[in-house]
Amino acid sequence: MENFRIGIPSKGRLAEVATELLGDAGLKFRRQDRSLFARVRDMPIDITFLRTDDIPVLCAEGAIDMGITGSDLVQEANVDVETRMELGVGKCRLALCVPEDTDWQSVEDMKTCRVATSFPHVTQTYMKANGANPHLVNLSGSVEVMISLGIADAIVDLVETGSTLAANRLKIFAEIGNYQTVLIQNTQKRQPELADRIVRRLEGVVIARDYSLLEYNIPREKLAEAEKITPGFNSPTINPLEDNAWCAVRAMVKRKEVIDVMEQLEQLGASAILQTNIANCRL
Ligand SMILES: Nc1ncnc2c1ncn2[C@@H]1O[C@H](COP(=O)(O)OP(=O)(O)OP(=O)(O)O)[C@@H](O)[C@H]1O
Ligand SMILES: O=P(O)(O)OC[C@H]1O[C@H](OP(=O)(O)OP(=O)(O)O)[C@H](O)[C@@H]1O
Ligand SMILES: [Mg+2]
Repeated sequence: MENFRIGIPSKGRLAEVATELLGDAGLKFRRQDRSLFARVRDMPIDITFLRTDDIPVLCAEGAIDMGITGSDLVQEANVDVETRMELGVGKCRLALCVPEDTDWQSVEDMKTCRVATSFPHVTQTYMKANGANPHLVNLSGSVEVMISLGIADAIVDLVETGSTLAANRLKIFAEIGNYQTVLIQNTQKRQPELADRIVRRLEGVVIARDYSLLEYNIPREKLAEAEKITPGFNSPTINPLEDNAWCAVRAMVKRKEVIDVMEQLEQLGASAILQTNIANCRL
């Protein structure tokens, strides 16, 4: 049987992201120089290094069984693939942006304007749905400078921190969507058991990255209240302590909420509150 094929970005910001995710999930491989293939150690899987924006169409056509790319690129490619999971990284928005001092009040006002973008399909669909039919200028990058170059009145591009917009004296006029890095699969679903195994492995890593393990001691009379603060992923683990009036609690907490939760527990009377990061998990 032919090896299962996973396509990942060969360069750019998602290249390292994808390699690290797969590595943490136990899919280890070494890319030699600029080679386009690598074999995964001890598994019947080949990694193919591709352009990030080609991955959706190559997955739809069956050149690869699975791929890691941006969900913005999946939507733009407008092809039939299954999104198996969100990978929790590469989060960004796609936005219609205009000069800071614009006179426009609504998207409808932009009927006859020129919009520069590397997302023509998504832009066209969005503008049409909002009653505008602008002239599109299709580019593959550096879209933000096109207004000052005089070839566009507005742009549609990715925004993360907003610093590129600010540097070009632009502002968000309307948000089109929220995106992140995703794992996609060809709809034929070759070797479904292996595919599901890869998904489970990646889930273990993605959930582990999102959560911390919090352990603390709490007076029994406060346990019910503490459990409300840390309900855990399914439910917290409670253990007795030598002092019967106290018990020990272990629960998973969203990493970004940990500091806040620790403060709430301390106020409630908890002690020995410890945060541990999780490397991997199966829940
Ligand atoms: N500023 C950003 N913050 C977070 N994610 C982003 C950002 N820009 C792009 N992405 C995500 O990364 C994907 C790949 O981006 P892009 O095609 O621009 O490649 P790149 O890594 O920037 O390399 P290149 O130098 O070729 O532009 C995008 O489709 C999007 O999903
Ligand atoms: O809101 P920000 O944090 O400024 O991020 C947004 C910028 O990031 C991406 O560009 P990238 O860095 O990939 O450069 P590129 O134009 O070469 O793709 C995107 O195309 C925006 O220009
Ligand atoms: Mg880029």
